[in-house]
Amino acid sequence: MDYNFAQLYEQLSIEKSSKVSVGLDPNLERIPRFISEQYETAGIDLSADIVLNFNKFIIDLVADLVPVVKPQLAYYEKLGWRGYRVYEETVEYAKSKGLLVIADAKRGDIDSTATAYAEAFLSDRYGSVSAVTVNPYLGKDSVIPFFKQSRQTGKGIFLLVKTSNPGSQDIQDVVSLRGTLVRDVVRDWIVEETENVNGQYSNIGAVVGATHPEEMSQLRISLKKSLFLVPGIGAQGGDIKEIHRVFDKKGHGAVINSSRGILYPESVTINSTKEEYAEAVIYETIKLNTQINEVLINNGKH
Ligand SMILES: O=C(O)c1cc(=O)[nH]c(=O)n1[C@@H]1O[C@H](COP(=O)(O)O)[C@@H](O)[C@H]1O
Repeated sequence: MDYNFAQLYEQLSIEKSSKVSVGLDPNLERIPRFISEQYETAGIDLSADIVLNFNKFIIDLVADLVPVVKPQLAYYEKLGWRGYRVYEETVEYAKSKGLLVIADAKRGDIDSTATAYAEAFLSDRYGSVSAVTVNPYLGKDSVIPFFKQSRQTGKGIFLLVKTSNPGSQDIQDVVSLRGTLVRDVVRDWIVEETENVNGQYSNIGAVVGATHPEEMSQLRISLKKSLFLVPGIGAQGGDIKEIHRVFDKKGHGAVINSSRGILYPESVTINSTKEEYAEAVIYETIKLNTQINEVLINNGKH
């Protein structure tokens, strides 16, 4: 097996000096006019074409600046089959530009269906990705097919452990019958699956929200072999100064996602010109790269 998601991520993040994932969450209402106005043909639904054009515009701008993009499936599914086509074309376009792709699908189901999900995302077919997010809260049997597919293909999975949303406490922080928190049950499945993996990082990662500093530190200590996918900075209120907590002593081991903060910079509007918009996207991306690198240096993790 040649493919190894975790190794590829570490390699690209070093080459590009970036730990950032750009979230491709295209919202038609916020896509700038210089893109959407090209598609104003009466009577035909061209929403999906607008999204594809916007995604390609963003990918071209960030491809040399970050190692990975993360399309969130909901934004494509809401456009129907055309949206799914555009999702796959976006994935292939990103791959052709040398980017890794994490499909944010948050899948999970009974074992037979979970197997189908795992194959759907982590095969070698057109539109397949480097890694997928998995919702483990249906139970361990719903996660095992993803573990198996990851072992076979070298592709990655990110299990939701402690999510960024305020309601994450409603289930994840409840004490289970074992006496540990429910999220720590998931943590332990990951430890069990990864403890004997050679090398620093395995392909089984964890989603840990940037809005929970304490948990970021706790989980970093117990999940030594897992890359963390960390959403929640910016719009959701996660503090960039705390981000060092998800990295190991050498400043490795985490992917910091920003979606709205990069796609829709505050300094521009939907009426801005292409040049203004491009400059703002590049500025936000470089700013985030720099902020993360500085926080790591300030905390002696580099
Ligand atoms: O799995 C995710 O990526 C995810 C997990 C989580 O706990 N919180 C979370 O916000 N996300 C996703 O990360 C992205 C965050 O977007 P921004 O808040 O705009 O940066 C969205 O696509 C969310 O669906």
